[in-house]
Amino acid sequence: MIKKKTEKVSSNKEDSISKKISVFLKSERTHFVIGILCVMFGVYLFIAFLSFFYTGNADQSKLENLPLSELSSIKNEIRNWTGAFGAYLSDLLINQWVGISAFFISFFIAKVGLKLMKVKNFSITKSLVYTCSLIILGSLICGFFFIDNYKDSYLFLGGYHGYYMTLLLQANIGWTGTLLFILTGVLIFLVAISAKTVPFLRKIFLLDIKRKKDIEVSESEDNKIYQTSLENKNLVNKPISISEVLNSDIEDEPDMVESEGCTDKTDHHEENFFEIVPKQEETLVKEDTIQEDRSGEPEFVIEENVQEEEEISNSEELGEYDPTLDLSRYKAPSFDLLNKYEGNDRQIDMDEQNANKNRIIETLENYGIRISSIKATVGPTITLYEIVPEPGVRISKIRNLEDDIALSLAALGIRIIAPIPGKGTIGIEVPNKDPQIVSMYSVIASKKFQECKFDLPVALGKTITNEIFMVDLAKMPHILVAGATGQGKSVGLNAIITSLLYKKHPAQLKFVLIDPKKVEFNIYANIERHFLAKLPDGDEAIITDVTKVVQTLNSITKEMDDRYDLLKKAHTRNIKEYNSKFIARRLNPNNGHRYMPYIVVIVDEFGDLIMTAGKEVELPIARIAQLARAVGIHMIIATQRPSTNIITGVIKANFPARIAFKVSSMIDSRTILDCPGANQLIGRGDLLFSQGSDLIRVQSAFVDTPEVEKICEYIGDQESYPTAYLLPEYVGENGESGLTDVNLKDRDPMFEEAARLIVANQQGSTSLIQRKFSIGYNRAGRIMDQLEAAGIVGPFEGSKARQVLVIDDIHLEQIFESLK
Ligand SMILES: Nc1ncnc2c1ncn2[C@@H]1O[C@H](COP(=O)(O)OP(=O)(O)OP(=O)(O)O)[C@@H](O)[C@H]1O
Repeated sequence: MIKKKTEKVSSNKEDSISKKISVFLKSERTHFVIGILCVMFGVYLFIAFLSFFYTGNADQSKLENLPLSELSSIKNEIRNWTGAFGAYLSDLLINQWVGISAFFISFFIAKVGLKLMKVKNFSITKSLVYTCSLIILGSLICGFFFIDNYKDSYLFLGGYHGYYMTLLLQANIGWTGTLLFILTGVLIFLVAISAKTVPFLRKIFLLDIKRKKDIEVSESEDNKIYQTSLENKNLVNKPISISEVLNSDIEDEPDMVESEGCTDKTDHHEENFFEIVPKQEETLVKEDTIQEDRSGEPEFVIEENVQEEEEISNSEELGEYDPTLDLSRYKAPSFDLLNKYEGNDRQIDMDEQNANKNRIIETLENYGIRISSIKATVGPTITLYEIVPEPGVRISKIRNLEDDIALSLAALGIRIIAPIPGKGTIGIEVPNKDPQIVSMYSVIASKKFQECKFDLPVALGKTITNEIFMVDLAKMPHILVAGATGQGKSVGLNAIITSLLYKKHPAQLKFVLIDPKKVEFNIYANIERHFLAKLPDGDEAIITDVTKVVQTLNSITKEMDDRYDLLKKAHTRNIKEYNSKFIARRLNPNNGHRYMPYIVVIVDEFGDLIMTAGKEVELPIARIAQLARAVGIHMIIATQRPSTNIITGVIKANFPARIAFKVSSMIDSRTILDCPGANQLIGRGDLLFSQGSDLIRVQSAFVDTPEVEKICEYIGDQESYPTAYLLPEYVGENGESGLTDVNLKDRDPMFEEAARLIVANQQGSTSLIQRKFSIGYNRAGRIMDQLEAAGIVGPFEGSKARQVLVIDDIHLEQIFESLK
């Protein structure tokens, strides 16, 4: 017994030690320190190699045949600037191994260091492959061209590797063969590292003289060939297909439930017809059969403008502009980064279904309601019982029995839909005893998601009938998310972001992540240079500071205005038309035109923002929500407090699509959905989606933080843009205060009283005005803006109270006089 205990204690200890070690190894500071070590070692190697050119001759005889362990014995005789160890490494790597290509080793080590320090972002594997290729090729080239120097020089430029490779090749394919071999190697290497090599080589090989001449002539005659970036100048002759068609070779998974024979049409009740509709498993797509669809791009648009037609003919020569070209090797995350979650193929519990059915029928009968049929549709967490009452039964009677049915089934979260829109039945939703997790994997890998052609596909989860539920954010155009704490909001937001990350290329989509809680969106820091947008002077792309939020939102409104100007110049109505014209090279980048990625703004705790910044965030959010749809800017705002002072009329009017997780009261449900229902949900990702009058119950897909981390790491490790997408700088006419539209002639009737209160308390707080005068936050915020415009209080300072600029009543009265 004691032995067992000791074993347990020691295994616990080991566990905690290994956990500590893994935490230590994963810590950012550890990475940074290792990064510094790598950079320093790279620099050390570089200096050692450099010194080898001057001191190698003198040091060589001392190092000859000397084992590493005896290095210290000759330390005083060594002349290399980096001591005996540096001399030893230089001799080993340069002379005995790969010659002067060894310099690439020092560069690579330093580069890895910079990556660990998060100063430089690149893919280590790719860089390793390129470095190795460069070393091998470099050593071979030096060995080949300087083979004669090996006899009388202490420095072997190609190292032994270059020397012996040259001898081997020359013995087999001769001098000319070796030269051609090297040339081939160099060309293959150049093709591999840059997409520009192919057109460049084509030009050199003179395969396309005529076309080149034509282009030069047309360039000089009429400077109308629009090239989208300097880099793309070499893209002549390279029409780029921007859409990859999904492979039709998709395997359907067998319908699990049907094969298990779970359909039960037996009727245990004399008169009622009971049918169970089995869950329909979504077809999953095998990953290797899919090529990601990066297109989302619209087709060719015909314009009447004559000049434009002329431009099209030029564009044909240049090929279409490919926005993804800068990161042409970007690969969307693979499915295996997502967890599959066991137990999702469980069979339907027939006992539970029959028991529920009988209890529903009994309860209804107790109240004198007879039904003619009952059908059950089993979903992942909820079963929908659809009943058809006998003629003459009033629907309102059934509706009022919600609590009684809940009592008889001893279940929470019963919801009655009477009648189900579009069907002549009444629905009773009953939570399953054993709810299943809808894994993000099952949603992302589904055929429906993979084949979907939405511009901004958002997979929310599965409906009650087990169908994948997807929406196009581009059509929504903005979503309001609410739910009490711990009911699945954050997971839901992660599912939305994840589905977009799986479908879009970094060139096509940028996120603005606003996270006043400071903890939710940290996991996305890794993808800053791929998918995030930020202010030009913003240190962090994930915005947590309220002042920065106001600036960012204003900056987005500026981006929106800029985009509208571009749309107008291009005679287009929306981002799709604009981008398609740009891709067809019918818009000149020299006139300011650019490819526009979609921007999705996600605010995690909108309630916090409204409470601290009030109108300053509400106004730009409302403006963006009203106008930004056409220019591809979409918003998702989430809150745990769906009260009317947070979800104001303005916000509600502009966010037609709503997602409600479980909320604590019917009032909250009405605030978010305009009807009850969200208060009856069962939590853990159970949600109601509403757009217009439709209300759909969905089990949100579950994606855990480690899964999101893996996805972000996968994306973050790939080649990236140099910075995050930079939003335009916003400077309000009154500095950052954004008070341009405050009209002091039209002051609030409480203006003077509020000013006196603020000066007496020497505290510029909106909530003080709110409390003392029992007015709403919006009005108090408006008064505060007027006080600022009158010079009574200072500008907004985030969560701190504003500074009061007037010290006494005399000064205050003077201000009132001047305003009259
Ligand atoms: N779709 C889901 N499927 C299964 N479980 C879920 C799902 N969504 C959430 N959960 C469970 O509920 C817990 C809380 O979810 P989440 O963190 O998203 O809540 P929240 O509403 O964001 O809370 P808060 O507002 O406090 O951040 C999760 O840790 C998870 O265990």
